[in-house]
Amino acid sequence: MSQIIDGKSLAAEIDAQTMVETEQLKQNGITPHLVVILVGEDGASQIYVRNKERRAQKLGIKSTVIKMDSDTTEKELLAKIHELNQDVDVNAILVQMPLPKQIDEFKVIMAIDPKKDADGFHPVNVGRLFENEIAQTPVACTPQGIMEMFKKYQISLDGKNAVVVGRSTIVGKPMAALLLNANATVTVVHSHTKDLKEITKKADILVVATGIAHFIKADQVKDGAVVIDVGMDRDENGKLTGDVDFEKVQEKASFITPVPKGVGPMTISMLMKQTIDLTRWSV
Ligand SMILES: NC(=O)C1=CN([C@@H]2O[C@H](COP(=O)(O)OP(=O)(O)OC[C@H]3O[C@@H](n4cnc5c(N)ncnc54)[C@H](OP(=O)(O)O)[C@@H]3O)[C@@H](O)[C@H]2O)C=CC1
Ligand SMILES: Nc1nc(=O)c2c([nH]1)NC[C@@H]1CN(c3ccc(C(=O)N[C@@H](CCC(=O)O)C(=O)O)cc3)C=[N+]21
Repeated sequence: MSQIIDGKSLAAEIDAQTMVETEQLKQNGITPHLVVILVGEDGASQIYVRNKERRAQKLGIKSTVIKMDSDTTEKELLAKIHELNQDVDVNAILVQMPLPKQIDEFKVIMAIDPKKDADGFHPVNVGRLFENEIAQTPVACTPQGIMEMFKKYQISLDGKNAVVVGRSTIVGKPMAALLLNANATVTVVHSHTKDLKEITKKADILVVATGIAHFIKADQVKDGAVVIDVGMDRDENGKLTGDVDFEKVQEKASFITPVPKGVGPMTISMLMKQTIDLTRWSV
């Protein structure tokens, strides 16, 4: 049986500190302001937007959501980002991914001022992450939240075999970089990988971000592995579930994250913290 990593409690601990820092900024006349742009409708994005609105309110962080139609043009979105880049009242900008197909995601990421980059997706920030030069640098919130979990549960990464399933800009790639910076031996697998099971079975640390419900089964997991489930999927009954077959895999893992109340709440805590950090770094 494994120990369940309680993302919700850890998120609350981190939020308590963020709240103190938010209060300090406010006493100096600065109200941190995060702007989120949501173009069209994406299931996981809607959960994210709803939960982060709630959290920002709780912490006293000003948060604005700009909803744009699914037929918004790239030009319209870029114009909005330029406007927010110029706005001194805005400290952090986040554009929800994925974007509708008429919009080039990379162009959008490039347009965000790196100093207001709440997600840490701008190439300047990604480059700093890959160079392990992350002082005053925003880093992707989900992988950052996962690193906090390793720290809290005293899970060592040095010399460990870490396997990341998925290679997205949001999760897989920055996760691999953080693990590498922490001296793990990192393998990234994806939809073109051959013999995926042979690779995941060797993982001491397994981070799964595919978007496929229950993609990882118990026979793909090593005894005693640490299993981190990033997925925000729906099961056959429409219920929120992860990329890992939790019931079976928890019998093998040493540590495992649940869905919900695992990685998700941590992503939001890291976003709140990063909004405060970006605000502090800019003054
Ligand atoms: N909890 C949280 O805080 C967050 C949750 N999420 C959730 O995590 C999941 C993944 O998100 P995201 O990374 O953005 O997803 P993407 O769809 O961008 O990426 C999925 C990755 O999985 C890989 N993949 C797909 N099918 C297979 C397969 N059969 N075998 C091996 N690899 C495969 C893809 O490979 P290829 O590159 O070859 O196509 C791709 O690299 C989603 O459920 C999302 O909602 C996302 C962000 C934060
Ligand atoms: N630019 C960008 N950055 C992202 O980080 C990003 C994104 N786009 N697009 C969508 C995905 C998805 N994502 C989630 C984060 C937290 C929860 C979350 O709060 N999950 C709760 C759900 C609880 C519930 O409401 O049922 C939990 O797991 O406990 C969900 C999804 C961030 N993403």
